[in-house]
Amino acid sequence: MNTPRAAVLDFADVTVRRGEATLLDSINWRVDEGDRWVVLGPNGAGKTTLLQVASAQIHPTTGVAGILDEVLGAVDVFELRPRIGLTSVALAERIPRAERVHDVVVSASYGVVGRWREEYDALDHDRASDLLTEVGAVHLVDRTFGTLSEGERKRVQVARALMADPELLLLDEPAAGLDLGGREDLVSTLSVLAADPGSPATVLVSHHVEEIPPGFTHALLLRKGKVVAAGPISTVITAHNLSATFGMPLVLHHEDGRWTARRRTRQR
Ligand SMILES: Nc1ncnc2c1ncn2[C@@H]1O[C@H](COP(=O)(O)OP(=O)(O)OP(=O)(O)O)[C@@H](O)[C@H]1O
Repeated sequence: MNTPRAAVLDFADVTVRRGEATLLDSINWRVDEGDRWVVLGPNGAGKTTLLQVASAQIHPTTGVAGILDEVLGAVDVFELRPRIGLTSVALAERIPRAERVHDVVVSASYGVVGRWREEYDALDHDRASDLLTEVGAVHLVDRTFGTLSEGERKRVQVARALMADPELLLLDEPAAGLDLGGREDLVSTLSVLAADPGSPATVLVSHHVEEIPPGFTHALLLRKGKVVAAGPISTVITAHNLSATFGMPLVLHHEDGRWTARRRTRQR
């Protein structure tokens, strides 16, 4: 008999309200060990809010958010957060521009942004170098973060998010602001990570089906704080579901593990 896989995220009726606004509306969602999820939706759909709950940055207004076998509200978030690797624009803005790339990565083992006087051992330094190699950024090791291009920064952030050996990896729009080559490089890196059985359960937030790395297993589509569809990627990423999510008729193509989408042109 197969042992059931542990739930990494287990959301039951998770709702987030701010004043009159409902940012997330009764989200039921389960992420298991080994899953690689993409969360897609238009601007304002609630994707970042969903990741803020999943990364224990905010609590649901109502409902229950289970994270790594703990329940948000009944656990010390300062013990929970180091078990989660996160990349987001908000986090990137906190990285000192004068910080050496190696230090940006190695300092994640203490959960700090900006190296101060912490002591790191050889294993930490080796791990930081290995991760920078894995994301194709080892040549940048002695550069300062502020001198990197947007694409190089994204790679360094992925290495940093993996440094503390997280049980859950959350990537909020890692391809935003990248040019075509940068996006393609990042998609390849994430695809290699996805294929590695040693990689943690992963949730990638994006606006574009073109950014889904081959090997991702599940998708959740969000619109106006509600789930349009969620489950195995091949059943969820359909023209019908995407059209409902983005509120326009879309044509979808799937080739060599990659998706592309465009608006359906009117038939005369
Ligand atoms: N404190 C707040 N009070 C009221 N509304 C808020 C608050 N914070 C966020 N919102 C709204 O909640 C909605 C969801 O925001 P969120 O950032 O989660 O969306 P998103 O899907 O990540 O959007 P984007 O793709 O544009 O980054 C947006 O309409 C936003 O304006």
